[in-house]
Amino acid sequence: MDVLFQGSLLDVDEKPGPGPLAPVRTRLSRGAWIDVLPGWLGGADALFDRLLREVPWQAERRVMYDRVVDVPRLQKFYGEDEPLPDPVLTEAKAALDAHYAGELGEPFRTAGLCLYRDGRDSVAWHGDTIGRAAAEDTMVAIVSVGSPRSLLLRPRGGGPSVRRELGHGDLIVMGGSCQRTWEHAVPKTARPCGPRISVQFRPRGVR
Ligand SMILES: O=C(O)CCC(=O)C(=O)O
Ligand SMILES: [Fe+2]
Repeated sequence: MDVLFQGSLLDVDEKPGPGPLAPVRTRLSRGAWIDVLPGWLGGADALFDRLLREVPWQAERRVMYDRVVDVPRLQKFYGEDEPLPDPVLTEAKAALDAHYAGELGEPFRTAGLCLYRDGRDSVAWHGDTIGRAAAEDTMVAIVSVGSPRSLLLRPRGGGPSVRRELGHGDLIVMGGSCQRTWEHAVPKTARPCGPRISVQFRPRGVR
């Protein structure tokens, strides 16, 4: 696979795995919010390298109008009963469950992984509304490793967007009504950028 990633030299001295979980919450409109914690995962560059090599990345094609097009990123979905591909992700999920279970009322169950090979890979504006999130409040927790990319959020129906740069072990949690009243996207970028892997933890029945 033709992807290059220049990691941080500081990373080798870091304790691998999640640090203390004290994210900062930003309330958006209509009951949506995001929690953000930069650099939550120590050893993020090493995790990126392992995931790049070990995850069986899949290219998908989708029907769009009357054409079949390549999905502009590689993906791998881990269902409830599938072991996660790396122990650091298992630790991250356990830490997220410990922190959010009270508020969420249930654990995170699945992990969707996306690999953005370069600035041409992207995800278009959408909410994760296949399933319960179309009607209920929920949470989607995203850990990012590799080069930073912008995650944009905007209210459905229009309004100013919110931008967060995510990479290098950063955490963002989209919560409340975020999936149904807001949309999010990782737009293509013309600026040179290396690959990024995003890991999305979701509860049962949310996708
Ligand atoms: O790359 C990301 O962090 C976002 C991915 C995403 O929104 C999705 O897969 O539903
Ligand atoms: Fe999404």
